[in-house]
Amino acid sequence: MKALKWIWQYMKLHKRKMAYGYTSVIIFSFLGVIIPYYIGKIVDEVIEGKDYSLLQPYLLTIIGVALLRTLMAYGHNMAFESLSQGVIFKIRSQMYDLLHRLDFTFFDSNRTGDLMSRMTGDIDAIRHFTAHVSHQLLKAVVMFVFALGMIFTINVKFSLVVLSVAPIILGVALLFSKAVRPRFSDIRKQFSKLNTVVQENVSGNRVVKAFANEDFETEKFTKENEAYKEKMILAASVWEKYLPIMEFFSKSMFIVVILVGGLLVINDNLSYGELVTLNTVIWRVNMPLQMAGWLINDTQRFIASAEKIQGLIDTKPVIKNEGVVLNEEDFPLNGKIEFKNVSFKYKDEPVLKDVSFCINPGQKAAFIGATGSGKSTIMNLICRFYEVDDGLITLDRVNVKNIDLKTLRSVVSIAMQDVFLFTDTIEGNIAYGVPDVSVEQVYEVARLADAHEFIKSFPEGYDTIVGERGVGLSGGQKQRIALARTLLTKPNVLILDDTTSSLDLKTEQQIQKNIETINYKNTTLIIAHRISSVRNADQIFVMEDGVVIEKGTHESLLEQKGHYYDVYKNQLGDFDHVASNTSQKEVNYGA
Ligand SMILES: Nc1ncnc2c1ncn2[C@@H]1O[C@H](COP(=O)(O)OP(=O)(O)OP(=O)(O)O)[C@@H](O)[C@H]1O
Repeated sequence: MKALKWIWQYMKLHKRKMAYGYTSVIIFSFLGVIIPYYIGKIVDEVIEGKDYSLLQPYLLTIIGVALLRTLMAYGHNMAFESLSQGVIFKIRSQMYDLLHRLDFTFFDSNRTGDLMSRMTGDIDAIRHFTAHVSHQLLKAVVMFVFALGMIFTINVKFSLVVLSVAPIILGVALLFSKAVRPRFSDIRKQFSKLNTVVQENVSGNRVVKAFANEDFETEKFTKENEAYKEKMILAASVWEKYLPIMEFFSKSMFIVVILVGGLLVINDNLSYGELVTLNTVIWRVNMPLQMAGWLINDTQRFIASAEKIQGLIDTKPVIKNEGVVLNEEDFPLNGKIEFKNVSFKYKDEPVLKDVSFCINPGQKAAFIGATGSGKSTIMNLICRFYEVDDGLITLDRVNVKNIDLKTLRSVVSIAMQDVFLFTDTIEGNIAYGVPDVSVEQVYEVARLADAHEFIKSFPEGYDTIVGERGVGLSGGQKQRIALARTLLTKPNVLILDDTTSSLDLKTEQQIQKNIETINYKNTTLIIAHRISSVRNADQIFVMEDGVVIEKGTHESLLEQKGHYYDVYKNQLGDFDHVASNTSQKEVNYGA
């Protein structure tokens, strides 16, 4: 009921199509019993009564009704098809819009495959229901009522016999639908598993090849493929078991017509023409009963899909604008970032513990620390991808919670650790999210990111289409394009989350120099594993296990002879040797 109420709010947006469609279905079903009626009249009045003058009008009526029915069927099928497309267009748009508003937490706990199946398979179940099942249900009921009404007007006794057989056919149809339902649900689940294996193998095919694991993957696929085949055969076996029974009982209707109708004719209680009419009309009683099982199954499939989609649409983003919301013009934007006793956990394990620091406008701050120590988490919290559990984060003394989300994410720009490039040209990828940007501006940021030269060296230059996720580019090239994309937004706070990890030292240093020439004021936050990447920062924060354990400049941290000093020594080999001779032998943090 909830699902029907839910879909109604979308269907009612197409009132005219619905009104036309349902009226047409009712008239169409009514006309369905008119043809047998006139066939009966031809038998009785033309053949038996020898009134041949009636043949032409009766035949013309039959042909006219048949033509009208064909036109009406076309009309209402098109109306419902177009209505269903309107309905799923709206639902799909709502879902897509929501996917962009939902938080990282939502995507952390929902699998891509699941979301994709809601956007495709479940949406298709909605389309099938609105385009076909919704009016087939009405057609079945109306057709049954009209046909029974006609039988009743012809002969009451006969209609009572039909009514006594009808529940048997309906019962068998319902039993069949009940038996086959779990089989279909198994098939759908198995199909989704099969899809997941295929999807993972397509996107992870390089890993499969790198590990020469084709046989293992083929075996995995064969297992799911076999299971799918078995489930299909099982469903077919249920189908094959019930089909003859259904056939038998539906044919029994015709036996009833011949037996009971014949007896009534012999006893002069029924004319030949009426018997012919009954013989045709009985089909219209039979069909809805046989279809009942399928319609119920399809309706249940619709309800299951509607609940899943409704569940998604009803999901509310946890992180949103609330309370006092400030825009860019409402407070002075200088780029001062402050953490005051911030604690945070993704699930149960604390990831940041009572973290406090202050980065002044225009400063370059660097975060260094072991993998998993919480560096990226700090950046995620500044952008409000997640909400702090305790403490306060401010941008220019304003709690980030009070800054309009779009404003916050446009003044704070992050080049993420996992580079994602769209299937588009390089230019399109760099200019992503900045409308009306000139080619010169794209070139300028590409130069800053040390990407201009390699892009120009491609035969298609900036028009080179990069494949899915940036296929065709090296890791370092992808990172530089992503960096150029971030720089183009001219953020007040620029966050570089391990953005240069795939680059050689020379290129990295060149990029650092370039960024220093940026002609707009910005605060820069850098996450890096190499001391060489952070040594020039105004402030360096050393993280360990969710805590800032040391902070200061490169020199002051070396003087402290603490953790930073150990890492420096570790990365540069013999410290004394390196201190006098800055030959830089790079090893990763903590290696
Ligand atoms: N989305 C998430 N859900 C649950 N736990 C997470 C999530 N993201 C990170 N973590 C966990 O939080 C901790 C800190 O992760 P974070 O990415 O902040 O570390 P990091 O210092 O940036 O590491 P790296 O240097 O490897 O990038 C890790 O233990 C990680 O497993």
